[in-house]
Amino acid sequence: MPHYHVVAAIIQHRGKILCAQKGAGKYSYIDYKYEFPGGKVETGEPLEAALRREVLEEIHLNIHVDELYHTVFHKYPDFSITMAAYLCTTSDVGSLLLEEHIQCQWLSPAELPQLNWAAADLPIAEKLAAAAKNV
Ligand SMILES: Nc1nc2c([nH]c(=O)n2[C@H]2C[C@H](O)[C@@H](COP(=O)(O)OP(=O)(O)OP(=O)(O)O)O2)c(=O)[nH]1
Repeated sequence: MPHYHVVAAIIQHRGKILCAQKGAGKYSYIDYKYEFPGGKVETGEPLEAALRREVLEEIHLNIHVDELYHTVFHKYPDFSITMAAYLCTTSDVGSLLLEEHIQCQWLSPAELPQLNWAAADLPIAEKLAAAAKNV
């Protein structure tokens, strides 16, 4: 079973987080699920550079990668991933353009668990919501 290293961007702007919905693809169990923008790391590529590259390619947004928030290992039926999710910021949300996702939403951390997340993302969405309750 293939294993992929994936990076994901938790993009924060004015107290909200960008949540992006996937379209239909190869695997029904992640089709139409919400995820954080990002993607597979190329061989030898630094993780933060991979993340900036993927986010620019996918949604045309320049981000600043702040810090690693959470790393998850998840086994889907056909492949597994190790996904590193980073807290990120941006200043130019006005230029956002979706190349691969069918829609996106800016939600407060407390609202995140309401979405239908890819299974690997659920612990991250729940951690962000729990942290928001404690501030
Ligand atoms: N970018 C991103 N991918 C995620 C998240 N959660 C999650 O399970 N994944 C999965 C979906 C993909 O199988 C993989 C990311 O790789 P990718 O974005 O390059 O995947 P893809 O299928 O669109 O690309 P490809 O294989 O067609 O080249 O990780 C997430 O929050 N962000």
